Amino acid sequence: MDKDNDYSGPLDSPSSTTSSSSYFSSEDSEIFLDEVTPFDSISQCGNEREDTTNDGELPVPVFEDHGYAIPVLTASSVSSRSEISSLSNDSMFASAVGLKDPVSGLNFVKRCDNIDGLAHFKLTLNADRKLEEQQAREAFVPLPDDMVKDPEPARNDYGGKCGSTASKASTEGRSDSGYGTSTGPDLAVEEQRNKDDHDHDHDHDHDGPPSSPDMPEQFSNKYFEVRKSELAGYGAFARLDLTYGQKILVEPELFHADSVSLYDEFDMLSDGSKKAFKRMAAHCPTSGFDEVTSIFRTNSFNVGGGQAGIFLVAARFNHACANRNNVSYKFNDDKNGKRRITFETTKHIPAGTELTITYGSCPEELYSQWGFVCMCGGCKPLSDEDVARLASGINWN
Ligand SMILES: C[S@@+](CC[C@H](N)C(=O)[O-])C[C@H]1O[C@@H](n2cnc3c(N)ncnc32)[C@H](O)[C@@H]1O
Repeated sequence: MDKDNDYSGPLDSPSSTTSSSSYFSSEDSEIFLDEVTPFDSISQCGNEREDTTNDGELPVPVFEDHGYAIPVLTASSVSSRSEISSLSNDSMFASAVGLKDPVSGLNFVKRCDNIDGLAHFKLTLNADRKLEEQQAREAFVPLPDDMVKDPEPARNDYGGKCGSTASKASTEGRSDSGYGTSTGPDLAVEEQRNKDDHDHDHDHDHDGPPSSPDMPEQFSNKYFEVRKSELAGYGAFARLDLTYGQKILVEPELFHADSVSLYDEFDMLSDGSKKAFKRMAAHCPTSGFDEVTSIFRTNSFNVGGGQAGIFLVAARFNHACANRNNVSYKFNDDKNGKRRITFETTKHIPAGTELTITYGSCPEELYSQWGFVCMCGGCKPLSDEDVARLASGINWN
């Protein structure tokens, strides 16, 4: 794609998908199966999938990579994934954590060890739609259609090292790690509910639904808060210990646009939304880009089809390179056809840690495409010579 005509922001997207819901209906929230099973009782079943609920019994998950079906003999409920991580034998399975059945959305750890001739299994079944919906509700951010506050702009208050000129868009999408099912709430209903709650409750105690992002740069929900970052400007920080696979943010897009439609879309925003947009970061703007374009380039996510979307809270997440970032994202359409972005943790994350996503593959790309020098600490920083060399070969406009 012609980069000169590409308005996709730095936050490139995986392909847009709407994932299916879990295929079983157990009332158990998450089901932990810690079974000691003789090897010969493992049924071999090729790579076929079992997609029934076995007449009300627990489903038999199929490991696609090995084709095993795990006999489900006993199960005990746990209420959260953090309980799973606190189990004494968790370390035994640590290397296998992260496997997930892509169809059912089951999180599982397959056969992990062989003790006295017995195979040990531990499975986490993401079985409860109510729990998933509750988590999605807690992570949900309503649109700022009723913004009343007008704080002094804090944008461009950057601690980060500035590149030479404005950020540049990219067409290169990041790969989608994918992450199972999303049985999110009816967002129209949730949006109204959250808005109503927000109207009556500004205390941010997070026992209830999340606050409205009337000030995205101060947003917080149960899982994270946006605040000043030593990395650059604002960032998002874990408010509690987060486990792998935790859904932390579900946010509808404010708008999406391309180079042709950007100003029409911007003009259609409410005054409050325009103000929120204009308080966003614009890294190293130059005379070559006006304010709206510069902010759009700095903060938009590539949502495919030559379009880039603005998500006010999601845009506050800074970048970290491969070994450092701890959150992945994907896009879904809700029942009303409105795109939303969902962020999910990819690691266990201690409280207080900055939450980061990936914008690109390496510091050179980050600088060449978007004009900032990565300070994530997980990569080899660009030297002044590197920056000079890269800058000399870049036509930012
Ligand atoms: C989408 S914004 C991220 C949120 C931003 N820090 C804020 O205050 O709203 C992207 C900008 O954040 C800064 N940034 C993000 N990750 C960074 C990193 N690893 N190192 C340096 N600057 C970073 C860059 O200036 C980039 O243009």
